[in-house]
Amino acid sequence: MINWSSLSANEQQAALARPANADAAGLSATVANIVEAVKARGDEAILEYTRKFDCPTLQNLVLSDSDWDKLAAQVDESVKQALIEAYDNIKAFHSAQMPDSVVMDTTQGVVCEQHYTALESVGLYVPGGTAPLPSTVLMLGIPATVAGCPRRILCTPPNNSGLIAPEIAYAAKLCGVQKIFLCGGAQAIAGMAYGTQSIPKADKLFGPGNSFVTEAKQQVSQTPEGAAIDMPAGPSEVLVLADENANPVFVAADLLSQAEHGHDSQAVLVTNSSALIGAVKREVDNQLAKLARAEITAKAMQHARYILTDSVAKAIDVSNRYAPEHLIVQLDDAVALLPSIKNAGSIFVGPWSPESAGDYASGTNHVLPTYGYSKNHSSLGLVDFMRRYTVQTLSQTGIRYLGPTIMTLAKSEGLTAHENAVKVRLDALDNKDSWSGKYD
Ligand SMILES: NC(=O)c1ccc[n+]([C@@H]2O[C@H](COP(=O)([O-])OP(=O)(O)OC[C@H]3O[C@@H](n4cnc5c(N)ncnc54)[C@H](O)[C@@H]3O)[C@@H](O)[C@H]2O)c1
Ligand SMILES: N[C@H](CO)Cc1c[nH]c[nH+]1
Ligand SMILES: [Zn+2]
Repeated sequence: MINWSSLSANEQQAALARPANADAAGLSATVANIVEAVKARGDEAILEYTRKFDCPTLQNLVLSDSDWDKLAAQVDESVKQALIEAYDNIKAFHSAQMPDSVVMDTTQGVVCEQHYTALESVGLYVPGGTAPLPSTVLMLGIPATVAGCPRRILCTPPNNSGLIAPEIAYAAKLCGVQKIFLCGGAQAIAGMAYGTQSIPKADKLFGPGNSFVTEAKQQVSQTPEGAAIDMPAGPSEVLVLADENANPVFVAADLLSQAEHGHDSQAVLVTNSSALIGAVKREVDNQLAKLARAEITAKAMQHARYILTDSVAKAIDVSNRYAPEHLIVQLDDAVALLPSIKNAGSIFVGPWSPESAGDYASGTNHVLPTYGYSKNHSSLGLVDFMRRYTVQTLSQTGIRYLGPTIMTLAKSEGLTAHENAVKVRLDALDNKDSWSGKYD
């Protein structure tokens, strides 16, 4: 248990550090080598890395249509129905996010417009290293299709037999993915960012992944020939804000649900009740032993944090500093306290809202910023699959009216060519015989 008020400023910072950031320099160099190899040798390098990390016998990076069909047909009927129900909720919530255009006269004769258009080509990454995540296919494929992106490809690591989980194949069909490539990690990200012999280059990359994937996304987004990315969505994190009335069984279950993702996932409890911390720790031990992924989960729980604060207000303060990917609020007056929560990727309010709901089926997107990036990045949404652009149209009245202002500002910046681009038009309007074009 960490007693927050007894820590120095440095100790407080250390208490909120992410486990995944421990060897940043080593990670960055490993990923840079992979990215360079893929840039230089394309498919050949991707195949080499895929054989090394995922499937030693893989021959072809493309999932054939016949294998895709066969896999999709293997999915259990009950799982199909659950995927369809999740699909409906996610589609409804993302369709409701369709942004409106703005069209207005800013001043006499000047019309300004803002519109949205779908990105041409998107690359979706679905993790598959330790657990295949068909739910992530829905979270990426649905907004890409609702936004109207014409080209939608997906990369996911193959299993040992060179195939993918049937549920991923089924979910990808459900949401209109056009091609699946059997590769993962930094090599898949580099393949989609730069394009290879078989993988078409994407304009923007989406999706979560482990620290190799997240680092690769950062690296490829820093060069103009690479691709834009959605956000740093790395190892999962959850922070639970709770008071003495929270149910320790629920709190422990929520902490474990994210620790289960990987050894570098992080679970944090912040509370003003030391009794709750004791009860939650006992529950964690009880529940952990029964989990299918007890070993991975136990590793992640080694860097779990149980933080005791003097008050609920201080607990919220700690949460805002940590800026979690997921925030579960199990406080008595959860709804009233929401406005004081500043930084969180997605918020789960009250005792009946486990994070698992957002992970799978409530309708919100589970691709969320980690590492504290929820301070300045948003949860994935429909507009991330779109581009915003503006249009302006000045009539003769508009240029006559606004022209002098533009000229004054251009002159004040010493940019006389800008000034002149207005002046020639005002001169033309005063001198209609010098130009044969349209004056009205
Ligand atoms: N933030 C979010 O929105 C969100 C959502 C879902 C999942 N996640 C996270 O996604 C992650 C999924 O991780 P995963 O590992 O299961 O799958 P993954 O698909 O992200 O990573 C698997 C790949 O990692 C690469 N790799 C593994 N070891 C390597 C090494 N030593 N050197 C270079 N590359 C290596 C391999 O290429 C492999 O294909 C978890 O950390 C989970 O918490 C985050
Ligand atoms: N919690 C993950 C996001 O950090 C998403 C997920 C997928 N499947 C289960 N959970
Ligand atoms: Zn999860």
